[in-house]
Amino acid sequence: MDNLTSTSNINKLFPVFFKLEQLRVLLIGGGNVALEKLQAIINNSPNTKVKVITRAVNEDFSALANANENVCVAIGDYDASYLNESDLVIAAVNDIATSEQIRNDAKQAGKLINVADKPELCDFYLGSIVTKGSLKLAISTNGKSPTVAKRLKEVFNELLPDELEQVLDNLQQIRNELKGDFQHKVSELNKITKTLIEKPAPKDAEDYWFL
Ligand SMILES: C[C@@]1(CC(=O)O)C2=NC(=C\c3[nH]c(c(CCC(=O)O)c3CC(=O)O)Cc3[nH]c(c(CC(=O)O)c3CCC(=O)O)/C=C3\N/C(=C\2)[C@@H](CCC(=O)O)[C@]3(C)CC(=O)O)/[C@H]1CCC(=O)O
Ligand SMILES: NC(=O)c1ccc[n+]([C@@H]2O[C@H](COP(=O)([O-])OP(=O)(O)OC[C@H]3O[C@@H](n4cnc5c(N)ncnc54)[C@H](O)[C@@H]3O)[C@@H](O)[C@H]2O)c1
Repeated sequence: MDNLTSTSNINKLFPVFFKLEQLRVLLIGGGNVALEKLQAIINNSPNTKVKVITRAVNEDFSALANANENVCVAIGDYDASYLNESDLVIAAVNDIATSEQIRNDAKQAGKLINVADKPELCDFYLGSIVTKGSLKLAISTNGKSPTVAKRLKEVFNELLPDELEQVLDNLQQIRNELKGDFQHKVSELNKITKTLIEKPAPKDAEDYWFL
């Protein structure tokens, strides 16, 4: 198979949107990387129960954790017993042996794990997230360039208009009010939104969002 037909560049990650507030997260570490992960959790799903086990916390981590009543910090050494009361695990410690130990323990306990910045130890990656009200886009580069994912987030943040929420509200109302069988609803909703894909590629946001 030559390079053009090879599937090696296909992103095989399976995207899901967790109801994280219904799950319990164990976060190991209290440094800069752990801070980024905690920020991502709180920005997206602020009522998530997060248990942190770490030898030490830095100042910013401490401030964010203290400001959130759902975040509970234990100072000390990680051990496998912390996994018992968690559904998802995120490890952000500064040595590979501990990271590998946490990964092995998590697998033994049947938990899904992200080891920050260590793709080979991860069951899932965190994505770069664009949020406009109810709309959320998650971006992955297949682990190739988190920086590009971050830049694309900035592009979409600019491109998507704030009025999008109004569009979604309108569509939700129409959806709730539509009578008839399933097929009828699907065809009505497709009709109403058809111009979204008929327009030429947008030059700026106003070209696209017309509803
Ligand atoms: C999207 C985002 C979400 C988040 O973390 O919340 C995220 N990384 C972000 C930023 C970022 N991370 C790094 C830099 C420095 C510049 C650079 O290296 O590029 C920057 C940029 C910056 O901070 O400006 C360092 C880094 N990251 C990984 C490695 C290891 C490796 O690649 O082997 C190294 C090198 C470590 C070293 O050199 O030691 C690995 C991963 N990082 C991922 C996610 C997963 C793949 C996502 C995908 O499929 O694209 C994956 C595989 C696993 C994971 O960690 O989940 C978040 C953007 C947040 C936003 O939107 O602002
Ligand atoms: N900081 C960055 O910008 C950056 C960038 C790329 C990669 N990384 C990598 O990401 C990892 C974490 O980086 P960081 O900057 O957050 O490191 P850090 O040293 O600031 O934080 C590591 C945290 O892990 C805790 N820890 C270590 N061993 C522990 C144990 N056995 N039990 C409980 N807690 C323990 C420490 O107390 C500390 O809070 C490292 O592997 C680092 O090389 C960091």
